[in-house]
Amino acid sequence: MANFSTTPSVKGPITHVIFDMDGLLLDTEKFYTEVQQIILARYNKTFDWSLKAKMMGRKAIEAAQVFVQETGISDSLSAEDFLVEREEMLQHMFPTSELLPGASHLVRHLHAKGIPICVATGSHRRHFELKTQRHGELFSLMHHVVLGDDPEVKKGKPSPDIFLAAAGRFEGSPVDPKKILVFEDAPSGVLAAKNAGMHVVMVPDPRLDISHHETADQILSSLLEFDPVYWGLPAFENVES
Ligand SMILES: O=P(O)(O)OC[C@H](O)CO
Ligand SMILES: [Mg+2]
Repeated sequence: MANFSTTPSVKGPITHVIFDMDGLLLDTEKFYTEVQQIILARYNKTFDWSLKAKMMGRKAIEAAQVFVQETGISDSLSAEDFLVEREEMLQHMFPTSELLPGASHLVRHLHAKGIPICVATGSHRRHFELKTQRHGELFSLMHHVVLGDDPEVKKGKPSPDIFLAAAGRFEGSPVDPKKILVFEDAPSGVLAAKNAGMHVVMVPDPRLDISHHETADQILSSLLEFDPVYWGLPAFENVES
């Protein structure tokens, strides 16, 4: 990871941007954490951030398999049954999803400057629609959205599938992956972006172990800290978020 404590040099130039959704644009990771804590408590186990790190960003069934196997409850609860139980609680939480700080400002800025932007999320369509119910106008600024249940996404993050599919749906000739900047919060997502040959800015939850920061090109504590100029993107015209 680069050191950003000194005067930054310009990287890029970046021409296209891909946003992760859960935990990056939307404050939805807390819902998964809460529900998984409730389910594990029934087995007298606690949910911690090392397990969270292994699950976040992945497709639902892939995360579910990690959950039941890593916690040793797979004989009592299958991955499929875990998803059914989790769903009952999540579907009431998702419509309350809120944007994370700086998300709206950054998306609107890049769109206004004509930078092609899109979303690549492990969420499947039904969850995407519940989570974005109150944010339709902002998500309409995206050129496209690639979801975890898209036929082109054979494997979830950390496989590069979703980012390669997202890159391939921009207009014009194929985009050089080195000119694409991905924003991610999850270790699996950062790896997926690097596996796709792209640059990645990580905005990790502070409870995530810092060993997960190593792979990213830049670490920010919030999207509010992002400086587009560093990546050769158009500068903000004001400092409001
Ligand atoms: O972080 P995302 O947007 O890829 O979503 C992945 C899961 O739905 C939640 O971890
Ligand atoms: Mg995420």
